[in-house]
Amino acid sequence: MSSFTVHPALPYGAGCADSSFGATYITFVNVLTSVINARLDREHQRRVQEARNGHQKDEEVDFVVVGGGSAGCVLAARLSQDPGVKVLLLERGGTEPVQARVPAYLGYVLRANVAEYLKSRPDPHSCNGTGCALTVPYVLGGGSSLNGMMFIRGSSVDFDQWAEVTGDEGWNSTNVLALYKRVEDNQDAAISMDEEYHSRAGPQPVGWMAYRHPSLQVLAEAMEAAGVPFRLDVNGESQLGHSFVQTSTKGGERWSTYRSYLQPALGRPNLRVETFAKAKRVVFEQRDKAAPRAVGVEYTDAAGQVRVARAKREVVLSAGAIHSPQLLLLSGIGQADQLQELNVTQLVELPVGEGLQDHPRPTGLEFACGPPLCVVDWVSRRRDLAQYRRARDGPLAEALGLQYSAFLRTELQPAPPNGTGPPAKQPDLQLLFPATLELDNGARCLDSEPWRWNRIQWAPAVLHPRSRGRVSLNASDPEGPPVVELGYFTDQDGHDLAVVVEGLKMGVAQQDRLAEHGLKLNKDPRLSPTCSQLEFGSDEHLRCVARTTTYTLWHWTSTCRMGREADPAAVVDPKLRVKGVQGLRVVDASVMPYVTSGNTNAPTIMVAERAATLILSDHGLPRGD
Ligand SMILES: Cc1cc2nc3c(=O)[nH]c(=O)nc-3n(C[C@H](O)[C@H](O)[C@H](O)COP(=O)(O)OP(=O)(O)OC[C@H]3O[C@@H](n4cnc5c(N)ncnc54)[C@H](O)[C@@H]3O)c2cc1C
Repeated sequence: MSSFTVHPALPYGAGCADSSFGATYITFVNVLTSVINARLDREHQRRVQEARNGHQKDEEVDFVVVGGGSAGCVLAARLSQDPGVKVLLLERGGTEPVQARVPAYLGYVLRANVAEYLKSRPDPHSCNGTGCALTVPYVLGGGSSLNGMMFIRGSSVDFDQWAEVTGDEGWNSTNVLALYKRVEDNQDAAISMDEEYHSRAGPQPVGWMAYRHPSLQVLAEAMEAAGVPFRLDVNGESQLGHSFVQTSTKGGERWSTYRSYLQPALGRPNLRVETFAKAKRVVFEQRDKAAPRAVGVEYTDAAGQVRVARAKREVVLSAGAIHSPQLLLLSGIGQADQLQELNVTQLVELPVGEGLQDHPRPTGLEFACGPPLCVVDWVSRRRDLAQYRRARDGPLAEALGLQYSAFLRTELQPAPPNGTGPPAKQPDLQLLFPATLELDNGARCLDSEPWRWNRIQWAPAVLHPRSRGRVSLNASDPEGPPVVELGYFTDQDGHDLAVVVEGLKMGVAQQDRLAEHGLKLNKDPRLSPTCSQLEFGSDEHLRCVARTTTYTLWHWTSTCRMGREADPAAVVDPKLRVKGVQGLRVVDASVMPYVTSGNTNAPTIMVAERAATLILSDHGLPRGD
């Protein structure tokens, strides 16, 4: 029994153990997750001992960073570059397990105690009316240790919009490009030579996955035949087209921000990282009539003791777009009605938690593939393991098919005024092709299969949703998982659903071409049972598929939006300082005013890079790189 448990053991789908392949498969996954959990347990026990024996009095540092995820690892590393600056990073989970480095273990690692599973509030517009399952990172490295590794910067138009809404040219596409170049160590010789867009100078490796499943090539050829142009580099001048995208990998392994930024800094005497440390609230002091000042963080250590870490300079919340707003609310920053209901004394009135954006996508349209294109037996799997051990390539060096994608601009995206100016280049639709595995007896063991698969979903995601959701405190357990309302497909004019249906239609239209090359449209009614009475492929059927098989792309953002001082929707100013208080910033995906045109890990790292510069310069400290 695990002494550190984020979630109960996750069940397998019915019928999974009923075939010899399924039984071996389950054993493999169980052994892998047990090994990870045992390691996390040992780390937890060590922390408990340290907490009991170790620091007798509460600690004082220059900066306390809460949450060691994609953003938090960047910040802790950058802020501690000057040996004179003391930094404490608090992370509620344990350290990224080494198994997370193997791209194809992604779906199995997620079953270990590195993520918590929340369910969004049920809503008739999406997720079959029952709420969507959210995999929320709970580990040092955060999303960057568990994600699909696609490294997508977003469109230059996104950042020009950020600059416009914040009034801060530091967020415009030109300045953001410089930040991205500071982040990146591009592994491709040709791409890294394009110095206008790329660099080799940063800590974050960005490269091709070391293996491409042949079914992805079939998709690429179909896309080409349909007239969608191929794009070599989605992180250059434009994203539009279909592409094999670069990923946060090097040498066949994942490179999270834990590995690329934090690990090299761990030996610094001025940086302390405390895992299994869960922040409860920000501590404020108020003198005279001045705005309240954040002076520390109250947290529970591994031994369950409540401690206060004091910050001489600043507290930075990097707990992600679900938990940073929760911490602000627990600290009295939020809307009066919600705080009053929970007896939290209000310090500042701000729309904390409002405006959540994500990229919804359905799972209900898929293509089946069999041998020779897709082979899933154990003989091949054993060979894969040997190949990966030997050379860090082969099928274990990719994950879920998520290295192939298309960025498109539908008719639903308004054209630029009078057709003037440069060609519009902001996509509004992303096609992804997550892989799954169905056993001979029809059983599906996991939601997704990142290693060897025989099903590929055609998953269109709406990139610029007009619907917004929110995060709020759970009245019965305010410090427990917050309430997440995704708001998918709730926009008045039905725009978001229409974009997804456009994307699904493209998949249906491709069925003959794909079938010729071994990918057969799967019309099994069990994929979207609620829609089985409707004519397959009709608009009504596809709308039903979108609403009933909705899934998250894990890109929750914008719950502590940045904006101008006078913007009533803004929680932080363009320098990411929480409005109305002193000494407190939010630095993670929650500050994005709008979600970007693509996957959100790279933009979150970029935000953290700029934040580090802003913080250091506000305190007159050198940047040091
Ligand atoms: C399964 C999955 C797949 C994804 N795939 C991709 C992809 O392929 N490409 C891509 O670009 N993006 C992807 N994303 C999204 C991307 O990873 C996130 O946008 C990014 O990680 C967000 O970073 P963050 O710093 O805002 O939050 P996180 O990385 O989630 O970090 C938040 C951290 O804070 C910690 N924390 C929370 N509350 C507390 C507390 N009270 N006290 C202490 N610590 C706390 C958490 O444990 C976590 O480590 C994926 C995400 C997931 C979950």
